Amino acid sequence: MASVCKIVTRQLSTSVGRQGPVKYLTVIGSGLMGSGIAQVAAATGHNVTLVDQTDDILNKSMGNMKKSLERVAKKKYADNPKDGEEFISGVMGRISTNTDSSKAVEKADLVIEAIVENLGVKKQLFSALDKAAPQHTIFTSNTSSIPITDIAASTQRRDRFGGLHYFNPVPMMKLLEVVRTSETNDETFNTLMEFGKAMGKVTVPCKDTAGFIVNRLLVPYMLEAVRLVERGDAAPRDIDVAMKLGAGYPMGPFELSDYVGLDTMKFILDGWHERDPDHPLFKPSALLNKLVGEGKLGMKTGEGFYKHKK
Ligand SMILES: CCCCCCCC(=O)CC(=O)SCCNC(=O)CCNC(=O)[C@H](O)C(C)(C)COP(=O)(O)OP(=O)(O)OC[C@H]1O[C@@H](n2cnc3c(N)ncnc32)[C@H](O)[C@@H]1OP(=O)(O)O
Ligand SMILES: NC(=O)C1=CN([C@@H]2O[C@H](COP(=O)(O)OP(=O)(O)OC[C@H]3O[C@@H](n4cnc5c(N)ncnc54)[C@H](O)[C@@H]3O)[C@@H](O)[C@H]2O)C=CC1
Repeated sequence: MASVCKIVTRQLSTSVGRQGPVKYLTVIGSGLMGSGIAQVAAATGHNVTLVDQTDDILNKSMGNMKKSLERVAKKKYADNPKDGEEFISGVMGRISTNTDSSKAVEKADLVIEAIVENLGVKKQLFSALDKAAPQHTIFTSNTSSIPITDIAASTQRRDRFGGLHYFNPVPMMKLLEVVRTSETNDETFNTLMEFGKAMGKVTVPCKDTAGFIVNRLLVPYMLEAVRLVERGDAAPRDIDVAMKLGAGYPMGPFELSDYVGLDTMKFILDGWHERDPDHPLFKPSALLNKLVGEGKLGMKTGEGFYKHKK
């Protein structure tokens, strides 16, 4: 696989004023990942501003977070439902919403971007945020597959830019990959590691290489599963059963694809194909293209490789 890590030698000034514990967090994108990140950050005492394109989307996200918190509270406060209700209202009270991303970063110590997996769209967003955010604000992306260096290039704060890669579902998955580029300064990296721990996650440092650690291994595995089906060698359900019972995975690759979102999978595949056009695994997938073209994006639309109850 061609290396996607670009070495950029220019080091920007590190004299940016305050950096320290994160009090005010802005999460941009309130979909599957952004809502999970906002929820867990608020549950661990952070003040969160959650941003998306419309109030309708944000209202839906707030509803999803409440449902998820109810599941958490049911277990955590099994003996005392009243404390559970207070826990939920406390967490929800620490989350505010905004449809104006530039306004939403005016007070932020840290920004976590979790919008669509598209380099151009992410760069456009960060270029605007760079002008609106205070000097000390650290920028991060939750990208699954795009080099952080490429996204950071849209800003003048490449020393205060890193990756925070969470896993789905964020309230349940304990891992956080903390990505440092060749330009991320020590203060920023240390703040991100501390923030991850403050959110209750186990942090692993990663270099800015394709897929970091988990997706460097997981993406080829999931694409190999799609290729097995495309060749007619096995059916999705049989592959899922095989990987759960034969390899001990909690979900098979097609259950996981529906959980992640087939649109996100396609964005990842197309992006890696563009970077490494000769790699056979990253050639466009007719099956994935067909399902995405039909709006079958997985659990979020009620159908992907499988049908789901909405
Ligand atoms: C082209 C390639 C593309 C690659 C894409 C890469 C995308 C990325 O960049 C990186 C990723 O995130 S990859 C995805 C990583 N995630 C996984 O692998 C998840 C695998 N599944 C699991 O771990 C469990 O099935 C799981 C933990 C999800 C659920 O557990 P169970 O299987 O035991 O099932 P349940 O009975 O549903 O759940 C048990 C209890 O867990 C709690 N819970 C589950 N979901 C929750 C949620 N969203 N919020 C809060 N609590 C939740 C809950 O307590 C539940 O009990 P009940 O509430 O009583 O059902
Ligand atoms: N789905 C997954 O399992 C994982 C995804 N990721 C990454 O997280 C990011 C988000 O993925 P998902 O949450 O799954 O996507 P999603 O499609 O569920 O949510 C994306 C949200 O961003 C919003 N959005 C798009 N452009 C925007 C803009 N310019 N300003 C504000 N909001 C905007 C959309 O309205 C949508 O609500 C992607 O970079 C993805 O690769 C990372 C780990 C796991």
